[in-house]
Amino acid sequence: MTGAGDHSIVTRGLTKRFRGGQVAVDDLHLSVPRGSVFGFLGPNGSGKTTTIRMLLGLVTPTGGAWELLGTPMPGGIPAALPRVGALVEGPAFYPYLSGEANLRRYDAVDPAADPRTAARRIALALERVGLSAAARKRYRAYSLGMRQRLAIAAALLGPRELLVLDEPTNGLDPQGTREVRALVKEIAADGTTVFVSSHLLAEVEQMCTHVGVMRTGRLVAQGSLDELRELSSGEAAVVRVETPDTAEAASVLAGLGLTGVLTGDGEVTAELGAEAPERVTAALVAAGVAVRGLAVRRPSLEDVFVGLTGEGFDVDG
Ligand SMILES: Nc1ncnc2c1ncn2[C@@H]1O[C@H](COP(=O)(O)OP(=O)(O)OP(=O)(O)O)[C@@H](O)[C@H]1O
Repeated sequence: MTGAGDHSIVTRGLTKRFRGGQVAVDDLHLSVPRGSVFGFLGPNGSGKTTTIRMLLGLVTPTGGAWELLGTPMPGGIPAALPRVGALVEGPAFYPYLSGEANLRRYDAVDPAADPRTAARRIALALERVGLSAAARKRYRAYSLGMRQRLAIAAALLGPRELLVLDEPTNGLDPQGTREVRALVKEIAADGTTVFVSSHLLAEVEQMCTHVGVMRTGRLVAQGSLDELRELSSGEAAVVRVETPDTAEAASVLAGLGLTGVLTGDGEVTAELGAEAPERVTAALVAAGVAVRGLAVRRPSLEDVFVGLTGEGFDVDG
């Protein structure tokens, strides 16, 4: 496989056909760059969890090959998995135990974890997710966001090069969602690659550098957010000028070489092309156009997704 050294996850033709014939994951070629926050995006049932379970060796693929941290799997599982933290099905925590005591129990049942270093690793993991001050509080007194941060702490009980999170904001309130999003960014800023699945476009757009889009078991697109936005060539950035001087504004925009100039009620829109918004503003002002507002709308990931699949997507929680 090419470039595995620069990639934390590489799959080639990874496939899972369940007994009974259903193909949950079909010929997946994923490349997750080291250091990226990779959003694995797709509606419920599109094969994200099955993919994650295969990557971690929890489900056996029926076809294809994969590498984690440059190590061919499944043979490399003992070498690679200790460097991978994962949150797939949230760990079951005891409500009457503190966050810290829960992590102690969790760590104690991990045969790969060294009990002699447990206290230090637990303290570090709690610190990493911002729960040091609440370490002795009972789990049941935790907010939803704190509970999920504790689950992420459980995935960080050792030094990790890759963190795999399956729908980490599912079921969280807006505050909890913000907490988890901020935490993912912090973990990535410390150099850990994060592979995070989600069915929410807006979320991926806010937290990820790269994205792979799944649809019914197939990967329909992957790349950096910018690369994916560029895929939507028919969805170029649009500038919208609010002004009472619509005719004058339209002629200024046309004079700058912008295409698709449309005049509406108190507004003019045009495709921005390669023009800089500040030059458009300057030209309008120089021509004496009364500019009440100027906005540039760039294609969202949803525009790209709709262009790729012809389908809409959940945009918010
Ligand atoms: N053990 C199984 N046996 C048979 N079919 C399965 C099994 N596990 C998953 N599937 C099917 O495979 C498809 C993909 O499921 P998967 O859970 O991977 O999707 P997903 O994108 O993670 O969705 P969700 O977000 O709902 O978990 C679904 O149609 C699901 O019903």
